[in-house]
Amino acid sequence: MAILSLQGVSKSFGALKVTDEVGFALEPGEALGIIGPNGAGKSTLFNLITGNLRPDRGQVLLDGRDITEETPMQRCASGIGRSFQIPQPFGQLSVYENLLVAARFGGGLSAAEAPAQCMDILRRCGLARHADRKAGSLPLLDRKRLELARAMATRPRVILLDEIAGGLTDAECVALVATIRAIHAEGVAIIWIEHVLHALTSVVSRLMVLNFGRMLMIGAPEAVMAAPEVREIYLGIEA
Ligand SMILES: Nc1ncnc2c1ncn2[C@@H]1O[C@H](COP(=O)(O)OP(=O)(O)OP(=O)(O)O)[C@@H](O)[C@H]1O
Repeated sequence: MAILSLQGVSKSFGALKVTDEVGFALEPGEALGIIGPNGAGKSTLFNLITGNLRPDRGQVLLDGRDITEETPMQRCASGIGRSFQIPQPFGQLSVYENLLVAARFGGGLSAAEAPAQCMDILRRCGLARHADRKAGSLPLLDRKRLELARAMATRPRVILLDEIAGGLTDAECVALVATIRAIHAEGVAIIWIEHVLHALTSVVSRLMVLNFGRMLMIGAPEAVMAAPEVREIYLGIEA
């Protein structure tokens, strides 16, 4: 059974249809990439999955269970974690404290369980040496790592990554991709919106293209990137 599926999900802001009959199923442990031009509705789709937005029509299912009416907190507790396009740590708290908040309130861990879990995630995300540093003072790569670590601390079975590689140097991108691959190897399913295509295609096994809120295509990354309509619309190359 699919871990997460969307069925005919639509959302408009006034007259602007931002999500138009989107439907797909994510298998347990799968990594799916989402690409599309600016304004195609990618982040909106994430907000519909996490419950930050409610669809006008359609359903969101987790393990076959309809969660369309559930709050973001309920969905987080059920195993949907996310990172934000613009990192949103508690800047005045330390890196460790940021994880603790996510583990206690998002992951439902007890005060006794949370510290060891948080230290483990900090190590896996390459942040252990920054544990006591104020989150607001981290350089960009480490802020991205913290965004990933905070999502991991909520103990997700599906993690949504929103343009997490944006703004990184090539070397930083390689380091972040290694961390994402390690998380995926643990069995966490991933949906990743990303403009940095080489990073995305080094992790995902399926790619979805969104354009004007519609799912233009979904399939193997090589086939999708080679499709004339994708090259024309996404890359601006005439077919
Ligand atoms: N809360 C909102 N109210 C009104 N319009 C919105 C709202 N959120 C998004 N939009 C509009 O919906 C469209 C899709 O936005 P969205 O952020 O989902 O696109 P995106 O594909 O993630 O873009 P980008 O690649 O630039 O991040 C845009 O035209 C945006 O201005």
